[in-house]
Amino acid sequence: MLEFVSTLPKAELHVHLVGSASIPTVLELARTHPGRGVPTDEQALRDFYEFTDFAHFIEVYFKVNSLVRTGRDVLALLLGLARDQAANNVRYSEVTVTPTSHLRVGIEPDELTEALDEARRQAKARHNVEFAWVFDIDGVLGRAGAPETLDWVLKHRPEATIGLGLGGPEIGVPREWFREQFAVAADAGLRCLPHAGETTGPATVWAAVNELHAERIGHGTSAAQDPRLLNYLADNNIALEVCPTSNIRTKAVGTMTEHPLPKLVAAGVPVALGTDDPGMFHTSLNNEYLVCHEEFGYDRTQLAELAIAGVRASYAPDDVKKALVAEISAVPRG
Ligand SMILES: O=c1[nH]cnc2c1ncn2[C@@H]1O[C@H](CO)[C@@H](O)[C@H]1O
Repeated sequence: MLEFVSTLPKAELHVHLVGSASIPTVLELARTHPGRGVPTDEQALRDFYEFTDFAHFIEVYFKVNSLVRTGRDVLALLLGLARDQAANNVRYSEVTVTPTSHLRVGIEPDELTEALDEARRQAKARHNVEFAWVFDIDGVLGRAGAPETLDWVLKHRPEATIGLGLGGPEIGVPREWFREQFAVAADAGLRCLPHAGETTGPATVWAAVNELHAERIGHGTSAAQDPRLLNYLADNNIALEVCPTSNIRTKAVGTMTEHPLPKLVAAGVPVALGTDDPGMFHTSLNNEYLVCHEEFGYDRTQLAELAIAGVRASYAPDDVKKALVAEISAVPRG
């Protein structure tokens, strides 16, 4: 099955830049910048990545982010991601980058743009991975980070900028706080791609849809609790970016047996499988497909359908989508 899964070309739509960094990459950064609270020893780093809950995960994420100090660090992370994605036969990837996290560490606004542009060129040339960008407002900053994020995105707008996201905690950070930024972004031709319903109930997904006009949703797993919402997402072709291993590791979902992915798919909701933070959750996109086979009993046809759904839910150029769907459909399922 791993061989079959590896053969499927894929799009990945939910992966955060800092959380994608592999263990060796983070160890190297931690040794270069000691004293920032990130272990420099492999076993200690693995232990550091055992999360007690979602809030703990966000604290750890913040510390690892503090190691990313220059445009060169951003470039190195992205090339590491491209290499890892190529190893999973990921051809197209919408990477979530949090501008405020990098700017506040002291990376210059232009330096960030240049690093992203360069990474995009090199990822394509060296690994045949096509990067596009989602820039997320960081919920940790409350309302304060939103204008700064939008301002950077609109002024710099690197090539292949797809949309505006909203990440971090949901509790105490209502989606409707960001109505204005998402409206301005939509006017500027950006897609609305917030997280919702990862750590809170279906009401947050409704808020993302009704207040922000979300076109695709990060996680959205709690939608499974609301049949009317499931119908709404299916009828309006609003995809959910679902990351099963992440949900277990942050304890957003108790066990894989309880994971709502099969229910979402069965309700006709478009589901795009993602890794979220593969370096921190010890996963890969191939592994997420294997989870669907091993835990949810998906067969080859269902896995290929998931890969196609991921491509369809993307904002890749039409010719790229068409070629990927054709290639996935041609993989023998015997
Ligand atoms: O699963 C996730 N849910 C929400 N935010 C996440 C997740 N993984 C990484 N981040 C990142 O955490 C940052 C700090 O708040 C956010 O900006 C977001 O990009």
